[in-house]
Amino acid sequence: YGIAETAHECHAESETCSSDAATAGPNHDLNGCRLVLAARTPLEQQYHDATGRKLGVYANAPIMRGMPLLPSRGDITGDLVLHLIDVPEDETTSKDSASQLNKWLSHGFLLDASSSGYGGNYEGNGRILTALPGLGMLASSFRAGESINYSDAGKNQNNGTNTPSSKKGPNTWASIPTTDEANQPRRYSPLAGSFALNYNLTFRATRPLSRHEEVTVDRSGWFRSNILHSSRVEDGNSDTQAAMIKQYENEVCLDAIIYPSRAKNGRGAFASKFIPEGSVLAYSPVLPVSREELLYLRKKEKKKENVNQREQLLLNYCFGHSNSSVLLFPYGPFVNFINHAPSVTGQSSEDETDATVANVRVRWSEMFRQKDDVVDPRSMTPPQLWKRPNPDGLVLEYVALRNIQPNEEILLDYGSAWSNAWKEHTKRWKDDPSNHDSGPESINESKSNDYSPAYIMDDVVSNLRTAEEQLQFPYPQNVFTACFYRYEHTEESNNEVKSSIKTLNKATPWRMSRGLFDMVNLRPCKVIARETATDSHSQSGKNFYTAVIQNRPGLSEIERIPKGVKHIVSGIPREAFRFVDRPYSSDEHFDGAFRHFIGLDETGIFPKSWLDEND
Ligand SMILES: C[S@@+](CC[C@H](N)C(=O)[O-])C[C@H]1O[C@@H](n2cnc3c(N)ncnc32)[C@H](O)[C@@H]1O
Repeated sequence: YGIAETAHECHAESETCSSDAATAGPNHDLNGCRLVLAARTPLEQQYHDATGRKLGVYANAPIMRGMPLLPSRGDITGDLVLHLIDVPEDETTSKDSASQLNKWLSHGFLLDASSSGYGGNYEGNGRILTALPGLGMLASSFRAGESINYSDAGKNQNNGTNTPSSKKGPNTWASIPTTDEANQPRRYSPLAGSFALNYNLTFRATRPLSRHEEVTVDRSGWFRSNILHSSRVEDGNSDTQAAMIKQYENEVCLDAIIYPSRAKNGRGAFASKFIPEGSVLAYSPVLPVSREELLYLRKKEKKKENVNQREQLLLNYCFGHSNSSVLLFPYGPFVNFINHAPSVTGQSSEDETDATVANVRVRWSEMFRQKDDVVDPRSMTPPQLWKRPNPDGLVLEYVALRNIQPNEEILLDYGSAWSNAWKEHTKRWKDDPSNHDSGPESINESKSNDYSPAYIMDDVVSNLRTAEEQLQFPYPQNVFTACFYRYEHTEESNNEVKSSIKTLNKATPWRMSRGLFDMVNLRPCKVIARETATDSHSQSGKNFYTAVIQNRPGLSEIERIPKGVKHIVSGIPREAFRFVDRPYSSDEHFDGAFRHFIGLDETGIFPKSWLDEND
């Protein structure tokens, strides 16, 4: 069936193992492994999903409904979420010469924040694209339009007859991510704005998964934005997938080796068990992108002259080389949590007494080399690389430089260019008086005490203020209130347009419905009145709000409240409100935030053909 039952004495539960026992590496030990990453077999590739994935994620053991797919320890149970700000639409007509970010989007590696449901749509005023490294990018979603019954595919390989699909949808679900500053607030830490604020994207099984079943994620938002196909794409029949054909090969364990947790430098990755020297502790496919593409201007800045370009936060998660425009974004589970430490003690960038030393390095993985890549992308020139129709196919592996003990932090040397840039950044940061408690408030508005991130406001403000109260007691200028609400344009709302005065007296009652607390339903929402319930039972004493609901960018025509209509909703509970950071106000937009890629200069693995010509 393609699954090698590798004999191995070093199991997930055991705390210490001898290095001889694990020559194959913990990733090849499929005992106690919940998920595997594997290459689809050529037969399976014919039917793989519309996003064009060549690798897939499969259950290696039965997974119960509601269970997280990746095991974790402690309070961080899921991967991080990165938003790309104000990404220009593609102006090219040919798919091959499309920009890499637009290619990532058209292959389902990125989601459009306005329809994805993972937040981010208020980060900027332009097009926001979201990357969900880990399962969100690795796993397949729905299958291609003419979805196929796999038992038939096994018998009759290419006759084009399709059986109806089960229409069950994806078998996993992820709640909205957690947001916080990882204890690095902008007034007190040079790290502020240099790492992802959104994390904990935890995928759980929505139904019992059987062993070998493919893990699929919800990309309905992606399908909604309809990049590749004009008609909705159906899912495959996963019940029959496992039965007949060999679906995949070259599988490696995806979980049980590293886990995310809080670290000195934001969040970090830690060893779940003993990792012997020389073994591979993580595999991560990478997507190439040019440095120029991670430069951007805010929507309003695009028409102005002499504006400095900004750098996307994603840059800090990419591998690169000082003499190349090629960057690589890794999207294996949890690898983006891996922090930097120098290779030699005493070279720590910020603390000379710090004794931590890197314990992993990266190298190319030959395991998932795509047989149909006629030319290895590593021997292409950058212009050739940018023209590849599929952006994926390159995989890196993280190798232990020495024995790593359970719960040790996994640390990678980000290279001298990164260390020097970080040293310069911390020096600049220390020299800036507005970064210290005693510093004058007025120097930098974005650091003033009036700033309070939305996630903190949500924690501390239990009773919302009405618009009138806010005149006297305003919220910090960087936030606004939003609420979960579904609006559908109907005949009745047409009448509202005709007599908007009438609507002032007529409030629509707020109703809870399935899926309402999805981020796509979060709209700006102005509180105009607060009422405390006095009636019977459990609701007594609880506050309910009346609010004017507004449109958010990216809504379809039917979801938009027509111009001139004041849509008032009453009886909204506090749980249905969220404070939201105004566009360009969260830490990642912060002017002084550190930006640098992870350097591969000294590793010897950076392909020569990607270097700038004069090198
Ligand atoms: C690839 S991410 C690593 C994960 C990151 N700590 C997080 O919480 O998402 C790279 C970022 O981590 C932080 N970082 C990693 N190692 C660091 C170090 N030794 N010193 C300072 N910052 C570090 C910086 O913010 C950097 O931009």
